[in-house]
Amino acid sequence: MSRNDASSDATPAVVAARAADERPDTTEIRELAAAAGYAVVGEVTQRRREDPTYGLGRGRAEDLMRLAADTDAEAVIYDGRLSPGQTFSLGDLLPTGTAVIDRPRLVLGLFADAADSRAADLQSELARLRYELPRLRETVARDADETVRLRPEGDGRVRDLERRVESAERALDEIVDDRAARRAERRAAGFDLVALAGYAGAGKSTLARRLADEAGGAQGGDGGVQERNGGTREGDSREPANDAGDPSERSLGTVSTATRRATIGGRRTILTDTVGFVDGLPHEAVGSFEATLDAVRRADCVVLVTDASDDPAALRRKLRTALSATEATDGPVIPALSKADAVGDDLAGAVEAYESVVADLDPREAPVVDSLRPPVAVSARDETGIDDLVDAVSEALPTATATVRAPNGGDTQAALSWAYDRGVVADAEYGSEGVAIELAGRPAVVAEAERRLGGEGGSGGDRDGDGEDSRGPRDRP
Ligand SMILES: Nc1nc2c(ncn2[C@@H]2O[C@H](COP(=O)(O)OP(=O)(O)OP(=O)(O)O)[C@@H](O)[C@H]2O)c(=O)[nH]1
Ligand SMILES: [Mg+2]
Repeated sequence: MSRNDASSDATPAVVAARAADERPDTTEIRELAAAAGYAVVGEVTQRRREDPTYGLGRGRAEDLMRLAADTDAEAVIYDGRLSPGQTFSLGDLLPTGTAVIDRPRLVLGLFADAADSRAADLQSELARLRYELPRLRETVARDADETVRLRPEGDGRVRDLERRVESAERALDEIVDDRAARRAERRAAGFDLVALAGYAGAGKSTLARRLADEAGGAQGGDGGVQERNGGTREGDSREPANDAGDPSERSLGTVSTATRRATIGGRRTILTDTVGFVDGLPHEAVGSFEATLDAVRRADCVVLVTDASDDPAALRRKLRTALSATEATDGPVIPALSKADAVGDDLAGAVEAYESVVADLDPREAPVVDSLRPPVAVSARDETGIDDLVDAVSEALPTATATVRAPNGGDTQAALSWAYDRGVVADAEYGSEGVAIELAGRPAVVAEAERRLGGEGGSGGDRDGDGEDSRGPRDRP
């Protein structure tokens, strides 16, 4: 379809929205449409239950047809999911050539445009292919009806699409495996893994920058701080956070995961900033965005960012989407009620809205509710609540403590500095015979520190001196 509007490149489009029990709010769909290059020239809304034929009731669908004709709209953007049958019926009703774009198609297109890493490319391609498959089947079925010939050429198209789905799935599986290996390496190097998740625009990337050790890359599009040392490797080096201030990108800030280093409660942490959830995406995408979701599921702790400055209805809708899409996590989930500076006096109202959503959710639909800790209000802009959030994350991280003793000399200094880098030393006593430290940190870090500093079981049964040295993993000749 040509974008021949003289005044701009935007394709004229009419928005259609329906909601069962409230007047539809078209703010978000208009933003998404604008981000996708459409100029919204009109809208038709309806408060009604879903119509099986058109999505909208027949009368409103006809209004839509007239409006599309009057405005020369080249597309109708439907704020919701249309079945393949509904898409075709609506297309038949509208002026010839008017594209019918439902919310999933719109969002998937945006993700494809913005994909900036191989994982993001593949994820969005797979989601699109999965979206197209039932629609192609519907087309094939219709063609067969019309021509009355059951020539299998349609099947060829379907099979071709199925093959592309399989090949994208295989490629993504490899990326998922690769990322699992990278997580294992990072953990082995003593890092805690913290993921930020939440609805698009909730403030994840801003908060990630606030928590990160280095404030680098905020404007330059160079968001992802690659690890430079510590034996970890980026399998996918194109992982920048796309958080430039370009308004056309506003609805889709971050489209692939980006990592930054942060020190949380004295511990070395990798923060993963993830793709924001958007309504309309999940169905095909929950499976397709595996590489992204895995970063959340497998994190040691998840910060679930929710924009507290949204009005209660939007807060509820977005939070419900985010909680339903998150799936069960390995680690605890800390809700961060963000943008507290923009809430004004009614922070209690936001907390209440948050709590009522959580109370309403069935853990069988949204198993993540079982992992939720108490919410923390934060403002990345004013830096309020950040310390509370850091404390909450720090408490949620898997922790072991031990008193580790080591003799003076030898490798002790190197082993001590290794332990100081990765854990928290509450107390250290230096004596003529050696040193004793109280170490807290990842269980694996504490165990490794015990090994490096002086024999296994260092906490209780330390036997000074000789026996321990010979048990060190890095024995000298
Ligand atoms: N007032 C206020 N605005 C904020 C705060 N944090 C973020 N914002 C604004 O909220 C918008 C979205 O912030 P991002 O950090 O890009 O949100 P995100 O969750 O990463 O978004 P996606 O990557 O699209 O999922 C930006 O315009 C930010 O400036 C805050 O603490 N206070
Ligand atoms: Mg972001």
